[in-house]
Amino acid sequence: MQPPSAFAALEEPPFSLLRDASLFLDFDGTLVDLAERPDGVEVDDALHALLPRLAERLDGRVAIVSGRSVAQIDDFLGGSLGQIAVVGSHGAEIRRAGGAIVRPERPPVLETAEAAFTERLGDRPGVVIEVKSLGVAIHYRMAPEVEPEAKALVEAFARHDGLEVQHGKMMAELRMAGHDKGTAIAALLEDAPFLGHAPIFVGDDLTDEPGFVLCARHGGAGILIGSPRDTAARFRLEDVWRLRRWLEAAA
Ligand SMILES: O=P(O)(O)OC[C@H]1O[C@H](O[C@H]2O[C@H](CO)[C@@H](O)[C@H](O)[C@H]2O)[C@H](O)[C@@H](O)[C@@H]1O
Repeated sequence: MQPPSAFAALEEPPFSLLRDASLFLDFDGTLVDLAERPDGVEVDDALHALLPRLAERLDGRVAIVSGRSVAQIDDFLGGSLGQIAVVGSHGAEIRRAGGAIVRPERPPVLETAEAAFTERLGDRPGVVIEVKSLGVAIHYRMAPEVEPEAKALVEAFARHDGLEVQHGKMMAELRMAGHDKGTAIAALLEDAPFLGHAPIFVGDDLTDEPGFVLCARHGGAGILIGSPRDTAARFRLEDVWRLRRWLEAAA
């Protein structure tokens, strides 16, 4: 008889996991439900209230760790971030509490890529080209038939030095190489307030896997949001709303 799933069954995280921990939270698909378009995400009042409460409960040891740019995270969460650190662009940008954004120069080839992506797919119904501080993404959630073409286009540009492909949920992104969510969490763990506190990272997407690996190596754990899959996370919650209830109970 076939097993119900080829993947290991991951348990729900115990509330005790957050005790004395450093908490790293992905954004899309983790704190907020996915939307059809990148700009369609809705942030509710309960989330605006939850983040500062978590930061207070954990003595500032909370960070948002996103594939979006820090500027995009500010647009969505601005008022409720306070002193919460933000990692953006899949680990390439870091803003520590009260600090400025630290990030590499934007490679000029991203302009060329944006122009090429727009010329080839910009008029295609349902396709969204998202331009970010350190990347350009082609979204095909509303035009799934475009997936092979989008991936091939991004892969062609990723042959340039210093760039790589980031596969995501119904998108392919050309982004800077040399960083990931694991390297960014490791950088934050070198300093107060995170130093010496086991890292817990919550995420849903492929870009979150290096963060799960890093947390396990540092005595912490990853929490996968979504259906079972091959993952380095140790725990799992089914969806954004189960996570939100779990965080509310823990805060
Ligand atoms: O690391 P994250 O904070 O989870 O960001 C990953 C990507 O999220 C966004 O794309 C995803 O969410 C969109 C809005 O719900 C959805 O339309 C899209 O299909 C998803 O892939 C964001 O637009 C990307 O820039 C992030 O890299």
